[in-house]
Amino acid sequence: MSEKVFPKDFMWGAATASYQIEGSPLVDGAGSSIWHRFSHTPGNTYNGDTGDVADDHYNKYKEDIALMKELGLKAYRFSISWPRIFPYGKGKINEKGVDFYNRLVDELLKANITPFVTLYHWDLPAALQDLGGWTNRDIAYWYTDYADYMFQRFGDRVKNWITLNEPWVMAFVGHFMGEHAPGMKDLYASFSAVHNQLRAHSKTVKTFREENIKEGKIGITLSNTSHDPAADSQEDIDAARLAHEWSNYPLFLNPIYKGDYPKGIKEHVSEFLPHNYENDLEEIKEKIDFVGINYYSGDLVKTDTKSFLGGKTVERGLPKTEMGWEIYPEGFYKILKGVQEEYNPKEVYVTENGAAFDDKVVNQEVHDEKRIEYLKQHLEQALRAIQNGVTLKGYFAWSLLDNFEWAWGYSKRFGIVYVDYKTQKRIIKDSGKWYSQVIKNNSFEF
Ligand SMILES: N=[N+]=NCCCCNC(=O)[C@@H]1[C@H]2[C@H](O)[C@@H](O)[C@H](O)[C@@H](CO)[C@@H]12
Repeated sequence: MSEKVFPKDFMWGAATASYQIEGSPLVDGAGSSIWHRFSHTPGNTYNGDTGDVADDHYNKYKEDIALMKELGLKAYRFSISWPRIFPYGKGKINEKGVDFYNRLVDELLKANITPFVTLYHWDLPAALQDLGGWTNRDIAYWYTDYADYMFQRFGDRVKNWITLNEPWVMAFVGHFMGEHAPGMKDLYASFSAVHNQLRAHSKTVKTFREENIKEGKIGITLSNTSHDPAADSQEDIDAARLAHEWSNYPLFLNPIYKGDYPKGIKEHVSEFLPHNYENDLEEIKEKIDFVGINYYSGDLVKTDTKSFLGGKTVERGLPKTEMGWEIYPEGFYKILKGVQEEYNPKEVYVTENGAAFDDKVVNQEVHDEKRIEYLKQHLEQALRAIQNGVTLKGYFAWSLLDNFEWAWGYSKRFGIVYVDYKTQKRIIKDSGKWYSQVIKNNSFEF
């Protein structure tokens, strides 16, 4: 393989999520979600932005799939909104919600674009939150029933399934930091959410196997930040390692592949794990077909006895994106190489990688050179990882479209396609044109 060309059949895609792009959150019988409630609660999002309209993808999905085809995408990662299917999370089924995703999947297949479906990308049915949400052990059954119904309705056409998107962010940004839905600040709730997401994930994998979906594959998508020690001291090295075990793939892959939480978690924060959590570990240890890795940035960790887990991040003067996140491509390689070395997954997909920059429209064009540079630097590291034994099979740029960036609302743009929220007009950015050439050449050098 030439040093700049990706393997044949490498799966080039782009990713989105239901609440971030669809709009119409309560249309056609859909139930409310915790993000509908959270964004409608004053003070929770920038400018009071909500997902009420977003990119109006619920109505413009055909136009957006035509854009994907124009870009030459081989695959498209999107999420299904649980409350569109089960308005109350369980029980009554909303056929109009199922119908939307039927039309979406059929249109993708018509365009010869492979669907990768995320079953849960944070928009929990609000009715289930009223029953405790991810802190209620029964959610493992509610979620598995929802997932199983999706396998039955879409398994004939959808072969690639992701159970959960970034369970760490759901658990800690949503239940400890309070910056995401459901807006809690309770560390015990956070670890309960970790544990119940793992239980839900593994029960669903077992059910997926029983459904025997022809050529079906199932995995999980995990958030990652590359944590480097601030100094070559044992205390900084230990603090960076603990941050890695807590906030990156080990927190979930250790239970899934090795049947227990990471050593550092058990040593330092086991008090926050649910009572008798050990009783569930055998069931959680369930083989998956691929690991989804999301990567955006890195940080420097310095020992600090006053901080949670004994470490705090410190500056190192790297350039940053509009999110204030370091641009650190080397960290992408470290995360990819690390997951292969620590768990040796059969397959790895980069399910999200991308950057927010201050995009401006000039004469109906968006010259986002910084995003092209970011993507190129990270693709170089992805290819380096493949050349060093990582079983990387595909890459999904985050995101196809500018969209609702959670608590940041519409103030941060990650898309390779620009969205004018006043007119809902789409403009392919220079990065989208560049990415289209990457796909055509199967290389970032052309
Ligand atoms: N380890 N660690 N973790 C903390 C780092 C979390 C960084 N934010 C993400 O990963 C979210 C992910 C999300 O899927 C998508 O829905 C968001 O739009 C993007 C952009 O924000 C990214």
